[in-house]
Amino acid sequence: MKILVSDNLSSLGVDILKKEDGFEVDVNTGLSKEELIKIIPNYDGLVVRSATKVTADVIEAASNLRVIGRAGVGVDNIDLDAAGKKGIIVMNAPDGNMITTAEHAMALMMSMSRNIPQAANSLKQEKKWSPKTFMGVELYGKTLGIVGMGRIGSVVAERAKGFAMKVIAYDPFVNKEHAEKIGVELVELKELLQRADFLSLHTPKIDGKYLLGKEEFNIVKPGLRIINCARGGLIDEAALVQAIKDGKVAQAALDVYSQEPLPADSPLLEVNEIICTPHLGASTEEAQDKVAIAICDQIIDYLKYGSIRNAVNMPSIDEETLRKIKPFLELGEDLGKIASQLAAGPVTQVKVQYNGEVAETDVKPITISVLKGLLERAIDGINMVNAPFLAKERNIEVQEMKTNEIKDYTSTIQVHVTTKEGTREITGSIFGKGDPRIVKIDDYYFEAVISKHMLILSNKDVPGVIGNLGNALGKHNINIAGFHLGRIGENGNAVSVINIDSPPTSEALRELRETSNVLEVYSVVI
Ligand SMILES: NC(=O)C1=CN([C@@H]2O[C@H](COP(=O)(O)OP(=O)(O)OC[C@H]3O[C@@H](n4cnc5c(N)ncnc54)[C@H](O)[C@@H]3O)[C@@H](O)[C@H]2O)C=CC1
Ligand SMILES: O=C(O)C(=O)COP(=O)(O)O
Repeated sequence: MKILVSDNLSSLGVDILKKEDGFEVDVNTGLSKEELIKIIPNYDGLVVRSATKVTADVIEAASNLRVIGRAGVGVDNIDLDAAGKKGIIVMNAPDGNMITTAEHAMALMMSMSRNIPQAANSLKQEKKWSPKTFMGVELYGKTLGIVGMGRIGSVVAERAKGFAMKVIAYDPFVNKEHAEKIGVELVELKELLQRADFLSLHTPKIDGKYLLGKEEFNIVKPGLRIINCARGGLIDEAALVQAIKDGKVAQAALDVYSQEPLPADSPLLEVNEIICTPHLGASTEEAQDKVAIAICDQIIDYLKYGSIRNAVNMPSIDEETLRKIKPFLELGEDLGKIASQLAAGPVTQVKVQYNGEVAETDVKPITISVLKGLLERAIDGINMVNAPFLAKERNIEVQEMKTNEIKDYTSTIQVHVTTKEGTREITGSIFGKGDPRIVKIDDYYFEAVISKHMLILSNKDVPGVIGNLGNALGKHNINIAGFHLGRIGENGNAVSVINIDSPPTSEALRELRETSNVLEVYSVVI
């Protein structure tokens, strides 16, 4: 396995990769896009921070890449869609720099409120002693508005309470209980803007939308002080400069910019009331060691053992869960494969229903394996990462349902596949420790072994059909390994699943289809 580390990564992480059997590591930072495109086909894994831009053209060139590891939180420098479609998993290390970044937000808040960078500059660079110029404000008793109460926002809230600040927060995805537990009042954004003395942003980048723009600056409490340690692009920078000029906003402290690195021409750098750091939020020794160790361990676990932690473009599966659901992942994929060969025409909808014990596990990866099996014959290079993207691209509606009903089996997975010709239903179960079986096709019940080659056929349930089928298969030298018959009452139709040792030739299939009273014959390959 070859891994490229293209941003500055703690040596502790690089050493983990170097020591791993079968892994080779190249550390090559500061590459231009062209240089990266040229060398990326050589690698199975890529480790980045925020400097490397993993754009669609880089991903297009990455013919062998299986995983992109982000040593940190934000993945806005990685084209997730392009990676997903190509089957490349993207994972981050979200816990390692949480404290450090929250501390940077607090450092910015205090530096801003006491004018520390400006005062230090005046004394050291200009050799001036002018304490009156740098009158500050206290944090004590002030209201801090936090936008985004996730990992970092929550730590900032706790730290701010240590300064006896009143903390309010806006986060439409956080429940009241979580906020109450850490003593934070949840409010709407408008109210937060009207009440906050300090405002700190802690959301991911939101495409095509400013959280703070002209409209918001028009309604803020006069004298607001803003901290942004999250992402450039959350604030309309021109509107911020104007709001400071107009006296609506008193000060801002920024770590991130819409243009990085070095927003050299940005008016932000010219405004005395704005203090700036060069994307330093995660830059402590402790945080860098933690994120590097975490991401390198995650990459090894994925490439060596298939376990997935902190994936941002597919559900995570840790080793323990993987061990538990492995038979169902395989069954799901087999059912998808069978359904794709029974259903005629392009699939428009897939419903996967989980019944019994399996419904108590995380079923998302199993649904993905059904999609993988279903689309495998149509799409080259499909895998667990790109299957949902490719299904979406083909406008296939995917539904997942769970019931805890246990009927004849402790667990079943029912796959309903709809095309314009109608809906087919295949149900499977696991016997013993990991023996996959088909237990139902449409309305017919069996306990059919799933094998590499199968014939699934329906016939009129009259005497002699099975004998004739056996003769036809024998004539074409096809050995029957198993025969499972399902029927509804007498004198109706029957459906059979026949396990065969070799694939049928087209001639054999034609003869089977022409056998009297045979209605449909499908050759199914797993
Ligand atoms: N400056 C730096 O060096 C660093 C920056 N960051 C950035 O900090 C940000 C937050 O990181 P974490 O706390 O780890 O993420 P998180 O995912 O734990 O929390 C983000 C929170 O934002 C909320 N949110 C999403 N959209 C929202 C919206 N429109 N309005 C209000 N809330 C919204 C989510 O519900 C979530 O609770 C990320 O953008 C990350 O990239 C993280 C580490 C270092
Ligand atoms: O983790 C994040 O989201 C960060 O923004 C940290 O960025 P960095 O790794 O320091 O380039």
